[in-house]
Amino acid sequence: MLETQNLTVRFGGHVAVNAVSCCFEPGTLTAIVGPNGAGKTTYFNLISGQLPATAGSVQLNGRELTGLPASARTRAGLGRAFQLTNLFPNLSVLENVRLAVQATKDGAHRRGLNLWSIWSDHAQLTNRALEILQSVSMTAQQDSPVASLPHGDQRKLEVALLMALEPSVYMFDEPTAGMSHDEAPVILNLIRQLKKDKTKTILLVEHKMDVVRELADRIIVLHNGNLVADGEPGEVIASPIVQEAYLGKAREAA
Ligand SMILES: Nc1ncnc2c1ncn2[C@@H]1O[C@H](COP(=O)(O)OP(=O)(O)OP(=O)(O)O)[C@@H](O)[C@H]1O
Repeated sequence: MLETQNLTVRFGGHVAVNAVSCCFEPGTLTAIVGPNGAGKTTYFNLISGQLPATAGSVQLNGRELTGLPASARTRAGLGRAFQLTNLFPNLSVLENVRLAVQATKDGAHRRGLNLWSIWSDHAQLTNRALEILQSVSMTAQQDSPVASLPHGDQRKLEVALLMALEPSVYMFDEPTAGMSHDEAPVILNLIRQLKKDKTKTILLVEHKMDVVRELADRIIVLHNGNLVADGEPGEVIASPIVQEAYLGKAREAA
């Protein structure tokens, strides 16, 4: 379970995330919604370690992550999508995934250096990489250099690399932002598939309410850095605070 307790960050006098306490269970996709500037991305940055907290804590399965850098949080099981900048453009799709699998297994599966173990490790890494490519429907592109892939497939490959790290928590911040009409459903489909694994915790920051309605098991609402609503999607969307946060904004714009 991922838990934040009184998680807070101040920028000068401005409290961007204000004492947010929340638990996220495996097998649940929680959508984080709220108006622009509500603190959603900042809350993500505090959880993933991109930003140090002014106060409060982040724990994963009882392990204290507060104060750890982002890389250590990734190793602990927090997987933030599209933060990985380690696609190797001149290597093939398969080689990219195999390297990510290897990075994860290194240390854990080292059995000493002999030719047999190098060969069998290589075969195992390849099999695992192929399994991941199959689950993201990219087997046909396994030999293509990454640089030759269309943008949507590169984003899909980034999710595959994230899967190779076997995180217990997946964090998506507006995963379809900047994607074309054709590309967006592909990524949403991958998230739908990840949801089937009930051992995974998924957090999704998303503005598009149709996507939230379809994917979320639970919604939390941030407003001016405060957690103002938390519950089952239908209930939260109908709540006066959400209606005000969204519709109030629409009224202001009008
Ligand atoms: N590094 C920073 N320094 C100063 N202020 C910041 C910093 N990062 C975020 N903020 C402020 O914190 C507030 C929350 O921003 P944040 O980007 O988390 O909102 P958001 O809910 O993700 O918005 P959007 O939906 O527009 O992406 C905003 O007022 C923003 O200007």
